[in-house]
Amino acid sequence: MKINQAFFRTIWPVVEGGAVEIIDQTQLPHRLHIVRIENVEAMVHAIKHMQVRGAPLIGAAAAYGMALGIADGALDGDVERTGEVLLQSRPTAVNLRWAVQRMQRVLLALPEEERAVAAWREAAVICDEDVALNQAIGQHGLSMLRALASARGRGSAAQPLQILTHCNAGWLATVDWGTALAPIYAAHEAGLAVHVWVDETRPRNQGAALTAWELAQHGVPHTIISDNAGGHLMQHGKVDCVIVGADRVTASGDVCNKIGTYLKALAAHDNAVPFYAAVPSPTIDWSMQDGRREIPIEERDADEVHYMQGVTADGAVQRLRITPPGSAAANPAFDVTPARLVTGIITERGIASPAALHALFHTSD
Ligand SMILES: CSC[C@H]1O[C@H](OP(=O)(O)O)[C@H](O)[C@@H]1O
Repeated sequence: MKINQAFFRTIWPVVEGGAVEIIDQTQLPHRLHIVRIENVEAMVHAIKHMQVRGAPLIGAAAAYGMALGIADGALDGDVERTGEVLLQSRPTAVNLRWAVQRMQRVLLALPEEERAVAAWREAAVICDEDVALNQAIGQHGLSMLRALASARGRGSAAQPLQILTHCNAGWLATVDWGTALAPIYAAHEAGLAVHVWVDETRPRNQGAALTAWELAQHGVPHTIISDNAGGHLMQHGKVDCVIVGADRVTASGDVCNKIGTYLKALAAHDNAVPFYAAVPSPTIDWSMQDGRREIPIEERDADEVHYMQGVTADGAVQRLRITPPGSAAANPAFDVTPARLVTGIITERGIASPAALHALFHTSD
């Protein structure tokens, strides 16, 4: 997508080879900082510390991590060990395991001398596929938004369609285009007027810091709200639908996403507001049925609750403590919305109810 009118992806191989560059998302929205990643350890650090984050982008980053690892060794054991090291970075987004296992399948089927070229090629294919999947999600989501706007008499500049989103599932969470924001970008470009309520998304503030920044760069009208405001807005008819991303969706349609998503789904259900998850197929874990019981929920550092990052009046980015020194903090990073609260799952193949998700991907030809 565009940053100051220049096209960017979130991750790209350097021209001379042997390294990748990323947008360091811990510095946004105050600073656009590009970081060069030259080895697996640096890629693990980038994923673990959320310099790159978002399920599809974590998958793409892991794929390039596997390519970087070949420089350290191309034997079967090396390929297996590199995958294990990358899998330790974050536990919840299934895209990480999906990408590592796909890269290992490709590489272990080749002679060692062919593995370096194949690894960089397959990582690039994974990135290009991600962009295409997200563009398709955007188009299917746009069809839904058009129908919703027509049913509610909205979609004009005077009466834009009101969409609430949680966390950041925009182009920054993917290689490009995003998932939950893809239909919003598609609507904006198609002239369907939308307004986005952007949950700040404590404690890392992906909404306030990343989603708002993306939407502003693209000229999409939006309003940042506290995480606790969404239910009130839904009660007062100010939200036409909710669209979120996902880090893992089970075969039954349970949706694991950023902490707080479940509470928005409860409020949406209570107010008859349609609740959608935008999900490319690498985010679907067909091996799992019960998300609440089976999906590993990442517990992140309590300091993410204790501290906030911001910019001072003179432009210095600073980290400030907002809690009393003696207080403990808990920081589960995700929660699971049960399928019964999900109206539809927007995929690259179309929109399915949770109950119809399996058939969308497994109908016999
Ligand atoms: C398009 S997946 C985005 C998904 O990932 C985010 O988590 P994190 O920022 O911790 O990587 C969040 O759950 C988003 O919905």
